[in-house]
Amino acid sequence: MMPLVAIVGRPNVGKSTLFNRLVGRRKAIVDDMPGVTRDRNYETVTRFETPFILIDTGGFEPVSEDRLLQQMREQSQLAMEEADVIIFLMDGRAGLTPSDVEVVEMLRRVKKPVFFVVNKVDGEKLENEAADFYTLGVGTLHTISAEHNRGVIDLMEEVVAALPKSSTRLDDEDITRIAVVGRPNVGKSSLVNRLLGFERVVANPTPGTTRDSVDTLFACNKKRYLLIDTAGIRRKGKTTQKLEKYSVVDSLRSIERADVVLIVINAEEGVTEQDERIAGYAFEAGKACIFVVNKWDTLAKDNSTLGKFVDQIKTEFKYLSFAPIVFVSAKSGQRINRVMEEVERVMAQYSKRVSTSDLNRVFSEAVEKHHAPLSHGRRVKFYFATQVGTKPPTFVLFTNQPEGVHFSYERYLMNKFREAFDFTGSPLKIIFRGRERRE
Ligand SMILES: Nc1nc2c(ncn2[C@@H]2O[C@H](COP(=O)(O)OP(=O)(O)OP(=O)(O)O)[C@@H](O)[C@H]2O)c(=O)[nH]1
Ligand SMILES: Nc1nc2c(ncn2[C@@H]2O[C@H](COP(=O)(O)OP(=O)(O)OP(=O)(O)O)[C@@H](O)[C@H]2O)c(=O)[nH]1
Repeated sequence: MMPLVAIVGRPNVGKSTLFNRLVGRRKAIVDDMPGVTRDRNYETVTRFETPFILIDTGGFEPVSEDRLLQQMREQSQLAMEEADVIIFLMDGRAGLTPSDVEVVEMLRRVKKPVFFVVNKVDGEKLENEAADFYTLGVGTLHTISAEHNRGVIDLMEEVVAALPKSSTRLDDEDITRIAVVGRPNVGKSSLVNRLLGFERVVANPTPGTTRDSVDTLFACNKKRYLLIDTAGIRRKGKTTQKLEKYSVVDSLRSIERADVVLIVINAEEGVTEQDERIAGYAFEAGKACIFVVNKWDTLAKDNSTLGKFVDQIKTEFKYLSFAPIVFVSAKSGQRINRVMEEVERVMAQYSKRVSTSDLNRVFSEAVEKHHAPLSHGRRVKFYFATQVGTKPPTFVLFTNQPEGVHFSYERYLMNKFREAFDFTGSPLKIIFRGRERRE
């Protein structure tokens, strides 16, 4: 996998500007307003000798100086764990700030290459103004202007030289990839904003802007998550037929890359045909699914409202009967934290391994209790079970008649595994395989 470079720094120091310069695109969300880049964006940079993945860790609201510091600590922590090389960006115009000093202290202890960079040094005569920053005592200090492309290439040559030859970071088993899918207007972008923990001023992309697929990395409860194609979700003004059509294709693409799929349903509309198609696809692809019924605030509720909804979902999506259902309001924030709780729970199951001995104990008990129906007049015998994979947990069951196991029996075994090993919210996969008879 490609190595990872993270840009860290206070709001408004120019992280997005540098990010965009390196990625080679223009983005609407660079703004003078601090905190305006609220994404941690991932993008691949291929124009230097070694390709790498760049993360813009920007994006928090500086509520207060204390809160800012805390957020910067978290952001830097994430970058330190995640990245192979860190670019710590400071603002040459604003001068050295206390939070810079504190973060530098943190970064000093990191056993990874860290580049300390003063941005907004737009010309020679400003070099002197960066003098303050030398008091940090960090050794080499780079001065650049991201906006005017000054010193950026020199910096990047050193950054690229510091990259490890190969890295496995993004393969990390412990990043959970989440796709948020659903019909237009169900509240996907509102939900995404809630999950990321803030309201967002959505920039209107200028007409003709190419669509960027941007994933957003975030941390929740000490775990790391990647929200897939957040730019696509948040893209606004896609009201024309053509673009709506895109959104289904976009959803399918996001599902391909996901571990967990949040299927967002509008409480006002109930389940629609498009929801069924998308859910069917996610199920076929073996993804973990969670139903998120949004706009729960709009319903006049009585005792049976929730039950009816659950029934409808269970009926329409029989094959996904194990998938959790969460009722939320992205608008008010009601029960939004339940979404991430379910993601965490389901993901633990989705990536779980059970021991071969436990598996075989449960397997033989299940077979004892209910024998498999005859196939072509012959008994179906089972020998042995083994888990061959995760995401989804996949089991190979050895039998004398791999083609002869009835669908209902497969479901029976699956339910036994579900109960015994707490796979209550995860899809499972069973493969029947013939075994050479040893005589
Ligand atoms: N003069 C000057 N201005 C710059 C330079 N780089 C960025 N800026 C300006 O600084 C402001 C903030 O830039 P951003 O790239 O949005 O900053 P950021 O660090 O991503 O900010 P957050 O989104 O708040 O985290 C914008 O108005 C940029 O135009 C530079 O090299 N020189
Ligand atoms: N009452 C209520 N309105 C909501 C809720 N969530 C979203 N909305 C509103 O529903 C509309 C659509 O929300 P978006 O988040 O833009 O929906 P989306 O699924 O991203 O829409 P597309 O971009 O068209 O795919 C907006 O007017 C939101 O304010 C909710 O929980 N309750």
